[in-house]
Amino acid sequence: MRNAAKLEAQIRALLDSEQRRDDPLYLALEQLYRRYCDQREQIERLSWISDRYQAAMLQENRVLNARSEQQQRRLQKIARISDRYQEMQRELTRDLRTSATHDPLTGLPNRRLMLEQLQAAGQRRDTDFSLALLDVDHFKQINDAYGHDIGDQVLTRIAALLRSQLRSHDVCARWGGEEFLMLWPDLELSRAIEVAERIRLTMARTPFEIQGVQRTLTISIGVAGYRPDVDQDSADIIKRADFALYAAKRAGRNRTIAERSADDDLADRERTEI
Ligand SMILES: Nc1nc2c(ncn2[C@@H]2O[C@H](COP(=O)(O)OP(=O)(O)OP(=O)(O)O)[C@@H](O)[C@H]2O)c(=O)[nH]1
Repeated sequence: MRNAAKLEAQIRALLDSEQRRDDPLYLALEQLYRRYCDQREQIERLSWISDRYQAAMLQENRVLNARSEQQQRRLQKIARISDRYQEMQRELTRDLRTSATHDPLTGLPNRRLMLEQLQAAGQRRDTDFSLALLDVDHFKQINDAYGHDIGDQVLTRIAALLRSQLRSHDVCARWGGEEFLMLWPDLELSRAIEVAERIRLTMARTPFEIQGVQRTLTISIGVAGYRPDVDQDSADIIKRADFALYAAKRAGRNRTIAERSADDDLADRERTEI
């Protein structure tokens, strides 16, 4: 580059020199030099244009990259929002299902869920299962003595105690006011009576502190076992547990009474007929 500049300076000096004007090669050299200057100018212009073009391309690339990054950030944000939305939907569905199937006071399954479970148990006709209907004795006295709110708290504690007596696959539902229904899968009637008795005794021996006073409560229980031969639907076995509970109340409360079997009824009738 330095050589080219030196050569150019020499040529200019030659062309500027007055003595060389008459030289036969002067004109040719001058034309050659002018042509060289034009070409150099063209090359400079071309490289300027190329530089500008490259700079513009670079800038455009930067803008495109920035836009693409922004777009990616937006998409990630939308994906996060959509994930959160879906999670909320799932939670909402779970909450809706829970509130439709559980009792808000005690958190126990409600009547509807119990009926679903009973239907499922009935459909598996090969299994032995039993039911127990439990009713708190003289619960009205608690409400009358301490008010409805304390009554609610006592019901919640009773529910917790009942739940603590269950195996993981048993179900205890709040059946109505102070009435609970237990479903014991794979438990035939004789074993169910033993379990019901254990629960009844646990309740009778567990004091509840109500406004600083230790009080025990008792429950009456009616137990019934599934009879695949006669039970058309869940209403049949519930009805038998209900009759048994009624009998337990009539017999003085704080006791477990099992349903009467068809054989018992027959024996009774025969006794009456004699
Ligand atoms: N605090 C409260 N009380 C309730 C609830 N549901 C029902 N009860 C009360 O439970 C009581 C049931 O009274 P009764 O049907 O006369 O029966 P009981 O006093 O338990 O007597 P027996 O069942 O015959 O032993 C009533 O006072 C109802 O108000 C509830 O969700 N909260």
